[in-house]
Amino acid sequence: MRPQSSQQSDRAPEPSPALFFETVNAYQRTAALKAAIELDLFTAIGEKNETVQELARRCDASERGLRILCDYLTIIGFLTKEGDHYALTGDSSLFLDRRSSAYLGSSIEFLLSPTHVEAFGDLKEVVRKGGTLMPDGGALAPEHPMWVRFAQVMAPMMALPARLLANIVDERATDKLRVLDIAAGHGMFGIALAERNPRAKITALDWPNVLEVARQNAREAKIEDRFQTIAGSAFEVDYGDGYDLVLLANFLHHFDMPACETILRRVHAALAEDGRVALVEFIPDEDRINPPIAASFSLMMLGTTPNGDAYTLSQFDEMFQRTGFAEVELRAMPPTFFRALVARKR
Ligand SMILES: C[S@@+](CC[C@H](N)C(=O)[O-])C[C@H]1O[C@@H](n2cnc3c(N)ncnc32)[C@H](O)[C@@H]1O
Repeated sequence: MRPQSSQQSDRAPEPSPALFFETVNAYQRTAALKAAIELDLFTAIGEKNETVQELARRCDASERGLRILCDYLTIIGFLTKEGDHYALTGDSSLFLDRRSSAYLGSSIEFLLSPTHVEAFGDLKEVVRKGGTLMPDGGALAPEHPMWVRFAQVMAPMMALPARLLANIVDERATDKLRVLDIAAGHGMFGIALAERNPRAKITALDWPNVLEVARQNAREAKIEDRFQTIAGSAFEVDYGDGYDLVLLANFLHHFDMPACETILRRVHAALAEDGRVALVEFIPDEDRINPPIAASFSLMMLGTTPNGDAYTLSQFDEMFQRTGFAEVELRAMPPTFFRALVARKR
């Protein structure tokens, strides 16, 4: 007879209601993180206010409330606790202490905006319909104000992916580079290229209200003399031609495959003969369930767009083939959850 412990490990785990309980209450997890960001709790702990009493003073909140919030944040992994002292984890220190240059706290103004949260208010009906219940195409309505907010508050989250992409597509950073950044938003992807390479010239395309934010970022990065804009829909405006590089960062996932191909055909025509297109996307594996963050992004598109999706590499390959591109290269972008796809015109 085998020992008890090995018999146990061969068996399927005992059924448990834990996942149900945790998932049903997951809105509290969101609420706890939001409250901590709004109370500036992570900054307060980073400043060495480590006990409930110190934090209550610094955050202008009750001791009872802070004790329960800090314990909860410790349980879910945002803090550590030693005796009655709390401390930041490495991630919290980098991303949630307001004094960090990689601070992500302001992104909740987009990610938890009423527009976004309400899009998931009746997911059953969204699933029945197969697309967003938001009016006028949801996030795709022309000049939707949510994109101005996105451009204002998501730039810090995109600064690292933007630098990583610049390394991938312009390693030497010395060659002449005419870049079209489609759906530029905050403009960080084009700006990162221009900051590295003094011979890079950027044309950012987006809705006019969003481009105001991108122009401001270009001014702050001191590259405004190499930064132009094209205002309007990427399906309608004239892109111009002769670009060495076209960027499509976090744009194609909003559309169905035929619409993506319309954009890719327009991009193909706008590129110089040896030009390339670079996509930054959530790209799940072929099983569509891994890696979890990229694969879960399909649900975001279900709730907020009529037909958007997180496309797999084979789906992108198909789209590139049908629109005349060659030599598609997939690149990981660690430590971010994005992947880059670079395809040549010929
Ligand atoms: C998710 S953001 C991506 C911004 C940036 N490229 C990034 O990766 O962070 C999507 C952008 O697409 C823009 N957009 C949506 N529909 C568009 C259209 N038809 N033409 C041009 N831009 C559009 C939005 O204004 C927004 O800036």
